[in-house]
Amino acid sequence: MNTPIVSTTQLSFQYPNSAPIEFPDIYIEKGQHTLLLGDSGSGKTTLLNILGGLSRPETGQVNIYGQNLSLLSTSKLDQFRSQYIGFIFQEAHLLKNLTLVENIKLAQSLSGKKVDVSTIELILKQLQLDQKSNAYPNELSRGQLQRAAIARSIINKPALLIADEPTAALDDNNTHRVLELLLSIAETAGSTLLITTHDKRIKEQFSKMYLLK
Ligand SMILES: Nc1ncnc2c1ncn2[C@@H]1O[C@H](COP(=O)(O)OP(=O)(O)OP(=O)(O)O)[C@@H](O)[C@H]1O
Repeated sequence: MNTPIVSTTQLSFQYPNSAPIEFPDIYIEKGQHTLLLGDSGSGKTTLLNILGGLSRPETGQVNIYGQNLSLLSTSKLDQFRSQYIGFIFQEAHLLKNLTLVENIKLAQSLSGKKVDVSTIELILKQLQLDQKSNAYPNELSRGQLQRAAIARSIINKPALLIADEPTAALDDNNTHRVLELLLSIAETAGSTLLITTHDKRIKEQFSKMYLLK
């Protein structure tokens, strides 16, 4: 049997002075692009943060690509994350004093990999950003910034690619385009995509779905 990309058991999380949030067990195999669907406040972002090792659960266990995250020290967890997990945040979070290509080179070198300019060029071309590689973040449009965030998240070919509400505030046409782009770029990199949404329009393209209540 292949090692699952994500496998969790009995996860829960508790914010101070709040009732605990309990999550369904998640099991995702390679290539099973997955949707986390739930209303506002149901815990989607909280769960993504736990799966990505950005916060530790109150109870339960997370395994990413066979690694139990709770067994890793904070510094080992940082290293593991940069090698195996890509995040696409709603804000691009690029360093403003570096050009687009420099930002992506940095993401590559932080994961311990050698900078590989030909891979960077290929990904920028696939995302129609090749004309903008020497532009600074404040010289990019919002759509270009969103694609830049995608380029940076995928550069290390992460086993798991996580996106929190990537289609929030997009109309039907753009929702469709961004999803197609994410799915095709995940396929090319061999990454398994996990996205959250409260947008019930986008169920079709995903092979797996979890509903948070
Ligand atoms: N830092 C925090 N302190 C206390 N409670 C929090 C904190 N962050 C989130 N919560 C609460 O935890 C619950 C889950 O929040 P979360 O952001 O995970 O939901 P979500 O499903 O991602 O929502 P949305 O779709 O609106 O982004 C909510 O009730 C929220 O109010």
